[in-house]
Amino acid sequence: MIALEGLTKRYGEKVAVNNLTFEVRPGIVTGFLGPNGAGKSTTMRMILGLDHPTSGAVRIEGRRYAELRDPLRTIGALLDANANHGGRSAYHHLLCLAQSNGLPERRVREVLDVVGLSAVARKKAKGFSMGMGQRLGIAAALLGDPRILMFDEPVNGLDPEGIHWIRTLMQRLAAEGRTVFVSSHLMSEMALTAEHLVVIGQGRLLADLSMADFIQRNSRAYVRVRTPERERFLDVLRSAGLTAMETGGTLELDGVAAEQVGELAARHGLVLHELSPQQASLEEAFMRLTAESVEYHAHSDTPPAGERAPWGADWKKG
Ligand SMILES: Nc1ncnc2c1ncn2[C@@H]1O[C@H](COP(=O)(O)OP(=O)(O)OP(=O)(O)O)[C@@H](O)[C@H]1O
Repeated sequence: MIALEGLTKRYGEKVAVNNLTFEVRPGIVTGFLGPNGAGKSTTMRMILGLDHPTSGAVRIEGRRYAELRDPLRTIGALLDANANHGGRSAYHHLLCLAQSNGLPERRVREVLDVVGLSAVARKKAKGFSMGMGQRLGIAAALLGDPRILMFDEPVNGLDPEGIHWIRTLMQRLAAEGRTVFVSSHLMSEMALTAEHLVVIGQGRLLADLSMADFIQRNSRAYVRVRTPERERFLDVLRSAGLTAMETGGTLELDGVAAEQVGELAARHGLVLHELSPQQASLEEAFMRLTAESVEYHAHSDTPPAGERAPWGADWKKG
C-alpha cells in the first residue's frame, strides 16, 4: 500500500504537485494518468524519496521511504525507462545492484529469466534496443521480489509485442497480491491494463475511481444533431419530452435513437444538417477531463473539473 497525504511539490513559482491525497492498494494494477507535465514523475520520485515534498507526506506500508528497513524488498521501481545502463553487461549491472543490497546472485538469474533477457545477459547493456533496456529496468525493479512495484511510462516507445508483455507482467504481479502503480498519458492503454485509475492534471487530483466506473460513466451513447432551425427543433424536442445539450453549434441528445429523432424532425418538417449516433471513447473522456483542469487554471473563476457536470462531483470515488 502506498498512501499520499496532501503531497505538494513546488519548484519556485511552479506547483508541480498540488495537495495530492490518495491510496494505491495491493492486488490490483492502479493506472496513474495525466497529460505531459501533469506531475506524475515528480509524484513518483517523491514516493521513492528521490525528491522532498514541499509539504505533505508519502507512506509506503506505513513508513517513509527513508525509514524502510529493506527498501528493495519493499518497493521496486522503473522510473527512467531510457536510462543508460552503461558499459556493463545486463548480468553485471543486476549483480552489482543485488550485491549492494544483500540479495543473492540467484535472484539475478531469476529476474533475467522473467524479463526474457537470459540469452543476452552477458552482452553490454548500452547496445540494447529500447525494449531490451526497458526489460532490464524492469528486471532491476523486480530484483528484491518487492511487494510494491512502480513503473513510470513503461510502454513508451515499445512495439506491440513489448506492450503486450508489460501489460501481462503487471497484471500477473498484481494477481500475486502486489501493489502495482503505473503511469501513462494514454487512456486507451490503461483501459486494457488497470483496474483502478488515479488521474491528475496540473498537479491536482482529478479522479480516483475504478476502471469499471470510468467505463460505465463514459461509454455514453448519444445522438448528434445540427440544424439551421435550432429554436424550433428545441421546441419540438420539449413537446416530445426530450432535452438536448448544446456543444459548440451542435446538439447532443441522450436516451433516444437517431431514428426517433429523424422521424420527429420529419413530422414537423424540420431541416437537419446532421443526425448521427455517437459513442464517446475513453480517450476522449480522458482528454476532456484533463483539458478541463487546464481550463480551470487558465480561468480562476471556473470551478474545478471534478465539480462540473457531466463529469460530476462523484468522480473522486474509490
Ligand atoms: N526539477 C524541476 N525543476 C523545475 N520544474 C520541474 C522540475 N521537475 C519537474 N518540473 C515541472 O513540474 C511539472 C511536472 O513535471 P513531471 O515531469 O512530474 O510531469 P509528468 O506528468 O511526469 O509529465 P510527462 O508525462 O511529460 O513525463 C512540469 O511542469 C515540469 O516542467
